[in-house]
Amino acid sequence: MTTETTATNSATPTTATAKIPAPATPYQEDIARYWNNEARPVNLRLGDVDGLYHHHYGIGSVDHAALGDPAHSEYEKKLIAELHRLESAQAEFLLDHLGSVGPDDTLVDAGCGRGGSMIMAHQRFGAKVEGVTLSAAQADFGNRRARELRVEDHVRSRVCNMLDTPFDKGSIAASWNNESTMYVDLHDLFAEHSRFLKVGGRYVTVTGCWNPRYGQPSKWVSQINAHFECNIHSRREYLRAMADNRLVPNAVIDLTPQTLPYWELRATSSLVTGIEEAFIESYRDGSFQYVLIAADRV
Ligand SMILES: C[S@@+](CC[C@H](N)C(=O)[O-])C[C@H]1O[C@@H](n2cnc3c(N)ncnc32)[C@H](O)[C@@H]1O
Ligand SMILES: CC(C)=CCC/C(C)=C/COP(=O)(O)OP(=O)(O)O
Ligand SMILES: [Mg+2]
Repeated sequence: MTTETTATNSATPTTATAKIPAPATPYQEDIARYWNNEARPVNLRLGDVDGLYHHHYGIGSVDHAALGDPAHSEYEKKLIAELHRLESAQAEFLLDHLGSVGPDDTLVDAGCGRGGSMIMAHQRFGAKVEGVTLSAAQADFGNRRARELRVEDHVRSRVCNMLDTPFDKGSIAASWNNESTMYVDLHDLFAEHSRFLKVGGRYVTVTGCWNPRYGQPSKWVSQINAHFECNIHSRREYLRAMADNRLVPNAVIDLTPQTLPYWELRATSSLVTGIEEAFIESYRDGSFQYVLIAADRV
């Protein structure tokens, strides 16, 4: 496989020979390794449905009529399509909160995974979309999909630490983290978004956070952290770190009731990974919440 991963800190990386930057910390090296080796069927088989590969979860009601009879030979295929539809609905909901974006704008996907959300954003707004991930395998995958769709001039992934990006100060119209904030310190993260966003620009995250109302992270939250080698933050921490970095929330939406049907359906599928119980139980006992936070850069 040839690689056109734009793996450099330059603002205009284009060559296959570009060097992949060294991870900033041993932890980031672990996370890069994790995602370089990831190939779970629950992600690849869903992405194969229409070529949009996601590493986030779904929202919305399950269409039981579309699923049909569980005894039918086509049921598993329909179930996979349904899980994928709910994951794409989640990305659409995130994009709904980016504000007014036009074709001349540049967007940043921080922690872009295999790039499904980036392609959706370009298709919706016509904008240029820059993605950063720690994983060279993911960046290669995303750039290959962009080439296949002939949008490589507008959709580009690179290996880069989201806490230290090459984007110029005030150059970005809108940016987001889709289930990628639990790998970084939130103050460092929001300082970086705040630096490259234009004043009046928009930041959006969809994330899982522990609920301060519960007290401390529950055993389920600890299990999710161990499963993904991540560090889930509390809802309170998000709002405090945004306030400290000129990001003023204009929407905080609790998506927990909307994501539970996805998990309940996924738990019945052949693609289970073993983490379904932790998500379902923590959402049900109130210790964990799935939220969207949109904020204005002021
Ligand atoms: C759960 S995946 C989410 C992928 C994508 N946002 C999506 O919705 O499909 C987490 C992503 O965060 C990225 N990530 C974690 N820490 C990062 C960092 N410090 N800099 C850049 N990317 C990071 C990983 O490489 C991975 O692509
Ligand atoms: C909401 C929280 C806490 C998310 C943690 C980050 C994460 C691993 C998201 C999903 O990735 P994935 O799509 O690769 O996971 P899976 O294989 O479980 O579908
Ligand atoms: Mg997944």
